Amino acid sequence: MSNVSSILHSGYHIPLTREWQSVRPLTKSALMYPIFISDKDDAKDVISSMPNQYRWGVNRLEELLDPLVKKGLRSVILFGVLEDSSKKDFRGSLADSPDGPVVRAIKLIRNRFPDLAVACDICLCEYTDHGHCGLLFKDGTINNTESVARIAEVSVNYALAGAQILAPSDCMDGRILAIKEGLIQNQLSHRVMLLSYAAKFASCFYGPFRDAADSAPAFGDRSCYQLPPASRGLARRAIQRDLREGADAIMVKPGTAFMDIIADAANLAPDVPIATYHVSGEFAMLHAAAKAGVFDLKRVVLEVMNGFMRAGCSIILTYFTPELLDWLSE
Ligand SMILES: NCc1[nH]cc(CCC(=O)O)c1CC(=O)O
Ligand SMILES: [Zn+2]
Ligand SMILES: [Zn+2]
Repeated sequence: MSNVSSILHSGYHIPLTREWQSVRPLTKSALMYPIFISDKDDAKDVISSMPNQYRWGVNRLEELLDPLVKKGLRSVILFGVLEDSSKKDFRGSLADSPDGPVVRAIKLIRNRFPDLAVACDICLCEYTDHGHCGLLFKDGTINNTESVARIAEVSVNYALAGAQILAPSDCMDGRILAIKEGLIQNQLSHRVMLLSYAAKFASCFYGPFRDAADSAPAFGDRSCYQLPPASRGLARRAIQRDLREGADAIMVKPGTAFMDIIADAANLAPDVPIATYHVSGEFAMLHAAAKAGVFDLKRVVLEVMNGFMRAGCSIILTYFTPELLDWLSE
């Protein structure tokens, strides 16, 4: 007698039945495009380690965004870059200055692209002269109390400028609560989503980003605040802590090497959206391998993105967003 339960091929013989097998189909609305905003207003500066990515001046943002919005782009996340490093100081004053690149970009995008959601990465490393993500004691260690106060201040100023999603990536303890309280005090809490980089690991995959944003630490590294890559318990605790402090969504970063953590996040936080950041080094690596003939770029990018969706993501931050908008239209 034949064993009918041994037949699996019947369930995925044609493209449509294969599509029905997707746990969570990849859609354009899942994609959030990271953009580097230069302090040089007319810039479109090449980032040598990141193919097709540029540092954009505020005056060039319409040129970048108009075609992408027409293809279905729904959200961006902004990172400020100070090409003039003499503007950096110990407290990252230019992060939220009205003259700084991010505040001006938020206002311009909200004005010109009312249907495009604007998220902001909240961190100080792009604006501090020492390049660390928080403020420091004299001995060079992190002053968590001062850091959190400053990060909450930056957050409120981005929200006042019009940002709809705030994504703190600094990894200080207690910043989600401080930001939430700042938003409540300023009557902003109902209209701003707090997307916590809760499970952010100390990773060498951030290399090209630090080159793009000129944000490498001047001394030491980030291993006393970003999570140790071999740990799982700390990530689980950080996710649960940030949920208690009021996070509306949870991010895992980087993505590819941390799929188990994405699945953990989806289990620990089944009632909030889960995001992952496919970071600069993951992006550069796929480009380099495709260029070397290892695989086809489109097929590998779709495989990785579908892996994130399957693991439990609803949101993917990726530099491949422009290509994916084309591929998802085919
Ligand atoms: N804290 C700043 C920040 N926000 C996002 C990234 C990395 C993004 C990427 O590599 O694409 C980094 C770099 C870092 O933490 O050193
Ligand atoms: Zn930082
Ligand atoms: Zn950051």
